[in-house]
Amino acid sequence: MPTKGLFGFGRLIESVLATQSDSGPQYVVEAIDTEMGKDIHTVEVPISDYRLIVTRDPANVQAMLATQSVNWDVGEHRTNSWRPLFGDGVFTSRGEAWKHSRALVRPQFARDQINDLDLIERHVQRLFSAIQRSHAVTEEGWTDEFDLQPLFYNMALDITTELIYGYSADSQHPEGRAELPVIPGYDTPDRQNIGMHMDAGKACVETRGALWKYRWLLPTKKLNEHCAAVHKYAEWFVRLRLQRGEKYLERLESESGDVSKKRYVLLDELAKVTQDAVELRSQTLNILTAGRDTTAALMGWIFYFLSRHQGVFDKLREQILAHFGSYAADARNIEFKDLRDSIPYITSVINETLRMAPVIPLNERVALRDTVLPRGGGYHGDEPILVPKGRQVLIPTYAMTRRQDLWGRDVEVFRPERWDEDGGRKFGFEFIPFGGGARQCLGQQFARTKAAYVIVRFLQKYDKIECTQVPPDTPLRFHHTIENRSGSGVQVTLHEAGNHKLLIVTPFDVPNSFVDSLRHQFPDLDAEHRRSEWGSITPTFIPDDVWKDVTVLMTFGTIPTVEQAPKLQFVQLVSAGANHVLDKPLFKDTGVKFCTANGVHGPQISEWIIGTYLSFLHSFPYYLDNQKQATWNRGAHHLIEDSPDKVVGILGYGAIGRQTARVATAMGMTVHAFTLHPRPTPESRHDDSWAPAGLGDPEGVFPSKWFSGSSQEDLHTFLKSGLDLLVVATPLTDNTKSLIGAAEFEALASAGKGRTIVSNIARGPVVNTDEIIAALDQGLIRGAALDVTDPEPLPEGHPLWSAKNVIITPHVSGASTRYAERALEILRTNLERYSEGRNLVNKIKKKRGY
Ligand code: HEM
Repeated sequence: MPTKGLFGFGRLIESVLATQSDSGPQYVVEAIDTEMGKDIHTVEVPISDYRLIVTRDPANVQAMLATQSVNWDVGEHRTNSWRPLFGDGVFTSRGEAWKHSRALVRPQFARDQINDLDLIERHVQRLFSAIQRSHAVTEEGWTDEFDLQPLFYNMALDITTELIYGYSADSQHPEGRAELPVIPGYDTPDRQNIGMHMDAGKACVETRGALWKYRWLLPTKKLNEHCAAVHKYAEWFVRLRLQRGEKYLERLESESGDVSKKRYVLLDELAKVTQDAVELRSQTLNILTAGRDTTAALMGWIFYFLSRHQGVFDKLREQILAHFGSYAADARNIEFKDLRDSIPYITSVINETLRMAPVIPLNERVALRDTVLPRGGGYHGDEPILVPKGRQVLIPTYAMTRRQDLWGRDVEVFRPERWDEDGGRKFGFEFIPFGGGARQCLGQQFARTKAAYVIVRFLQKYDKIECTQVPPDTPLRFHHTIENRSGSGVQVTLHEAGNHKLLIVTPFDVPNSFVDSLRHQFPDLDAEHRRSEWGSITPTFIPDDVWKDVTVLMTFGTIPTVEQAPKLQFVQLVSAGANHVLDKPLFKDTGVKFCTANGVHGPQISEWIIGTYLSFLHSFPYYLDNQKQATWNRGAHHLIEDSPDKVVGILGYGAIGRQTARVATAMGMTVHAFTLHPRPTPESRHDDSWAPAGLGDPEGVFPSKWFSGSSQEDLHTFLKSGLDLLVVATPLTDNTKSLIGAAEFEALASAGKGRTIVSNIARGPVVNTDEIIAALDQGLIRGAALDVTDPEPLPEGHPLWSAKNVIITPHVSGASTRYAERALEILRTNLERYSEGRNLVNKIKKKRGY
């Protein structure tokens, strides 16, 4: 094994006392690389009167941590340094004491409840609030520049204290701290400063550790103060727990009914096994320190890399949105198992982060007896070496994940894909961010779950992240104190995603496959369907909690108040008409866009029009009457007509009129159209409202004559143009009430008395009821097909029922088994347009009301 005085005692101290500008623990391996060569993996280094072995050989590491772990333990130096701050616990003890500790705490980490996603979610929300509170957002949606790292430390402190003690330090949310019970004679714990005392205490330990056996040279006053504060904090909760006794837990369990649903508190569980106050204090503090900074640093590093690798960020986000949907405040669909298994790329990003920046960059062991490590000796360094009892071995974890011979030529590149190659990379002791063997990290699963959860929520909420450090690519720097010392932290600016929540409230079923296809097509869309009754307009059956995030609503008439749905941006109505929403404050007083389902009725209503019209031409009512009486009577055959060259006049050339024109043209009829405004040019005849593909008349090519105007005279010119069929297809407004009355029937008759069949599929009041009865009785018109009447429903005994030559159906012409399918297709079209920033189809002009 090569031996080299790579770093004098002074240089080692300097590296350990590292400031931002130097290399900290990296110095150890950089020195081996530059002074001895990249292919030397195990060296012995004399420091003052002490000899240290440094190895980055996985075979040696495996022997120390796993296969020969009985011959090794963590160094006394490490345990002695940390003990004053955290006491004797699983992290700071050796030998039999460690075995006892591990046996005590290990069962806790095997429980599913430790991965409490509700708890993590609560603190993630506070992190988001902290970002929103402290960082202004530009008009383009970017936050100002800030360092994410300290926010992760606060969040990790809050999560870990709550998990361990049942009450969070709430460093992110001091004003909302839950009130603590009073313990007579004991001050409530200092939740405000616990983070500071832990950090400062840790810094003292690090500084003293650097002086190794000479640490007594440093004064202990500051360290003692911080240790006392940290102990006092934990002691308070231990005392509370012990005072409450077993009855407390039993009560909690009986109150929550299901024991498995009781909120998990680590201290509660440990106190079932031991009531030793000092032991409880020490074990909980050990876990607090093992769990807090590590996960905070990991999250910092993850976002450090994501902010520098937009491609990875985008790929990860796409997969997250495809699986979990876009950001919704309640995170209801994220489950532990899903986080672990569903998106392997999340695991790859976490692994790659830990490879590039293992948050615990150095580990160590001491030989308990004379022993042998498998490699490092001989000319090629591949023969065993003898390690005498008491010799310390440094394991530079980060250096093993930087070996080109183990990881490939792009070892310095952050590339998560390497973990998916060749059916998924298997790893051994060259990748031990969580340690390995007997003392392997107990919190690995919890740390990975927490990191994955934070990634999912962050990438749901923010669609872009940019690194704002200048220059961005300073060398990576780690530190013993588990922090990122590269450049200036995790300097970023974030862009919040324009996430949407679609609520579909329909009186018909919506297939799950449709909702899923929307989620797939629009990754930022969170979609939910709720069934309503036909005609239902009260918004109260939907909780305010749901309304508050809704940005897009599809409904018949369930319209929330302005306050209920502050984020609502557009409403897609299921109906072609909008009369029932015109007086709603959300329609009248806000800029929320409303769209109709215009076009959804084209095929079925045009068929109804042509069907009833053909009934007249072919005397179907006459023959049906005969059929009911089993009478073979050809009586009316000489009256039967066909359609070529007949003229259909369409009053209101919208979606229904245009499809009617298409069908009528196919039958050889001539089409006359009437619209309010003139359409003199081909362009002006276009219609951009929705129509099923290949149907309708979007170009306006079917009418041979086009009439227009707003006066009665204009209307009469149209009615006098020789119509065999008049289709009333105009919306009901103040101007169209009784639009067709006695004078209009006279106008129709002027081109031939008894020639015209009037077909009303619009709204009853557009045609004057008394006057159409008279026109029918007097034979001014040939007949009437009415799907709508005034009043509606038409009462029993009403004279319209028995008027001459009338076909009445009860407002059903718009019904079709394909209705829902078409309405949903309109919604999809509008979502597409909305997401592309294009004009919505069928948008209601608010002044006009349709
Ligand atoms: C990214 C996050 C984490 C990393 C990288 C990490 C890393 C490590 C490493 C390397 C060790 C082994 C030390 C040795 O070999 O001497 C360890 C031990 C330990 N870790 Fe973690 N850890 C993380 C998170 C956590 C969390 C969240 C918890 C608990 C809530 C935790 C609890 C422990 C405990 C109790 C031990 C001591 C095990 C023993 O000595 O028997 N760790 N961790």
